[in-house]
Amino acid sequence: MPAKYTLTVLTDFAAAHTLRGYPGDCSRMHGHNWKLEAEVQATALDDVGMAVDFKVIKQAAREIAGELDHHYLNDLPAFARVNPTAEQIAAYIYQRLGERLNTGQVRVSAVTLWETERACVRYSEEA
Ligand SMILES: Nc1nc2c(c(=O)[nH]1)N=C([C@H](O)[C@H](O)COP(=O)(O)OP(=O)(O)OP(=O)(O)O)CN2
Ligand SMILES: [Zn+2]
Repeated sequence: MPAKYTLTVLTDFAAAHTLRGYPGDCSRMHGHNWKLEAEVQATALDDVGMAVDFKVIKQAAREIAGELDHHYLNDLPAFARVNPTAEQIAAYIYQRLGERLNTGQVRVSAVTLWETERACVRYSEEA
């Protein structure tokens, strides 16, 4: 079996959202301190012995999180028609991170988004 390295970087952002159509309190505007885990996989190491520099993953994750930070997510184009649930925010971040980080040997493999200290969603497109 080929070697596989899985790297995870953590970042966070604070944002507000409203869940349209939700049968409960979350249909009113409220906020969360979201915790984002960006997971990247690689099958080879570079000459320095790194799959990919953590700094590179951190920079991409922080930039994407920064675009959400201190925003009302429903106002952003990505969530104008799509409810900003944890699932759909995680999928959005996964796509954006992939655009930034995916190369021949490096792939974004999952995004885990913690909405509260007790609840998270892990989004992946792997079988
Ligand atoms: N599958 C999902 N379920 C829920 C989502 C979601 O994005 N995906 N979102 C919410 C709301 O955003 C809500 O703010 C979360 O609140 P809740 O789970 O009630 O968390 P609390 O910690 O405030 O509540 P406790 O009941 O005290 O744990 C809801 N569900
Ligand atoms: Zn919420």
